[in-house]
Amino acid sequence: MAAYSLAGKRVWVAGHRGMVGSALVRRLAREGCEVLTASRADADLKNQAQTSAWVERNRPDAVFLAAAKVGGIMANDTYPADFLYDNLMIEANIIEASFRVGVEKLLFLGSSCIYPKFAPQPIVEDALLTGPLEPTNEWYAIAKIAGIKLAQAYRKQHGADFISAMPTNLYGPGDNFDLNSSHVMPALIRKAHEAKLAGAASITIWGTGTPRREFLHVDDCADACVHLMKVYSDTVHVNVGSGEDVTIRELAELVCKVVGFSGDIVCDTSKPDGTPRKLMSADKLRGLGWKPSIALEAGIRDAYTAFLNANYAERVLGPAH
Ligand SMILES: NC(=O)c1ccc[n+]([C@@H]2O[C@H](COP(=O)([O-])OP(=O)(O)OC[C@H]3O[C@@H](n4cnc5c(N)ncnc54)[C@H](OP(=O)(O)O)[C@@H]3O)[C@@H](O)[C@H]2O)c1
Ligand SMILES: C[C@@H]1O[C@H](OP(=O)(O)OP(=O)(O)OC[C@H]2O[C@@H](n3cnc4c(=O)[nH]c(N)nc43)[C@H](O)[C@@H]2O)[C@@H](O)[C@H](O)[C@@H]1O
Repeated sequence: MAAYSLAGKRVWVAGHRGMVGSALVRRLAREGCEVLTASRADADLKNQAQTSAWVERNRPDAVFLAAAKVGGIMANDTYPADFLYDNLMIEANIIEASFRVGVEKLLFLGSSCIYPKFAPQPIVEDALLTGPLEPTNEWYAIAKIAGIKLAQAYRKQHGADFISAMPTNLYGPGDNFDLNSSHVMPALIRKAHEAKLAGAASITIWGTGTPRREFLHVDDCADACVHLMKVYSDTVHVNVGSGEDVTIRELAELVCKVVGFSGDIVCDTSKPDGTPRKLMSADKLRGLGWKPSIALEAGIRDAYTAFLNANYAERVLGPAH
């Protein structure tokens, strides 16, 4: 099949204010397309009537579905109803509305938590639905699996060119640094930074520090999604990762090195570890001609700079800047 060109197209980035959505907007500046965005005031994407009215009015040619209810292990475990309901509604509304107006191509973003908790590593795409999920995020995972199945069903029944990408744990500019709801990377950057400023003796990390996680800079993720939009047109979802993982303790050590904090790292084992390991196979995406370009330490350096700039903007310009 011929590659899909975004040039001259009307491209909707759903969730454009988020970490992934804003990286997609930055990346799409190089594609010669018109980027469409909907603010929350334009459409609450959980609301079917508002979503379909906005899509009818704006008629995108292509859609990146990066709007979602997103959070780290604790947020997922604490708000299962929100993570299941919001994500089911958002993805169903956008996929149905996109089909109705004849969107040429849609990319749905899922997550590596769709795979069974004890899937053989590295996890290949075919491992989907072969075993029980990790309990801390099964609600979110079920919603994301439903999103993959929606894209597949619209392709099977209607011939819609809807594809799915499953990114690993992402980090970078635009991340959520709230310690209760964030993922591990922004939490560690903030903890190490604040401990450095306070002259603290240690930082505390959640769990045992032994789980392994794979990390990808969000600009690499956006680049991979644009690549897939252009070259991929098939039923099976595609893993988007770096192909390498580290333990949480190793990650904490690396973050402390980048931030310049030299105290101890203490484990709070009353907090959950989550899945022991979720390294995804990168073979399919490599076979499609894409590989990451931002190494972990350089990526953390970039994320720390973005954190410092965001903090500065917040302090100087106020929260509404
Ligand atoms: N972050 C990760 O580590 C990671 C890893 C793997 C996959 N992903 C996937 O990447 C996608 C984007 O994640 P992210 O990290 O960029 O999340 P994020 O920063 O929280 O961004 C989510 C975006 O969705 C929008 N949104 C949520 N509910 C909405 C609603 N009801 N109506 C309108 N907009 C709504 C948010 O709008 P507001 O800005 O107005 O709140 C925000 O712009 C998700 O599908 C996620 O599963 C993320
Ligand atoms: C990509 C996302 O991954 C999420 O799983 P998951 O990697 O465990 O989510 P994270 O919240 O990034 O946590 C990863 C690991 O880091 C540990 N960790 C250590 N210190 C901290 C901390 O201060 N904050 C946080 N948040 N974690 C910390 C945490 O216990 C877990 O073992 C899923 O819940 C989502 O559904 C999604 O799939």
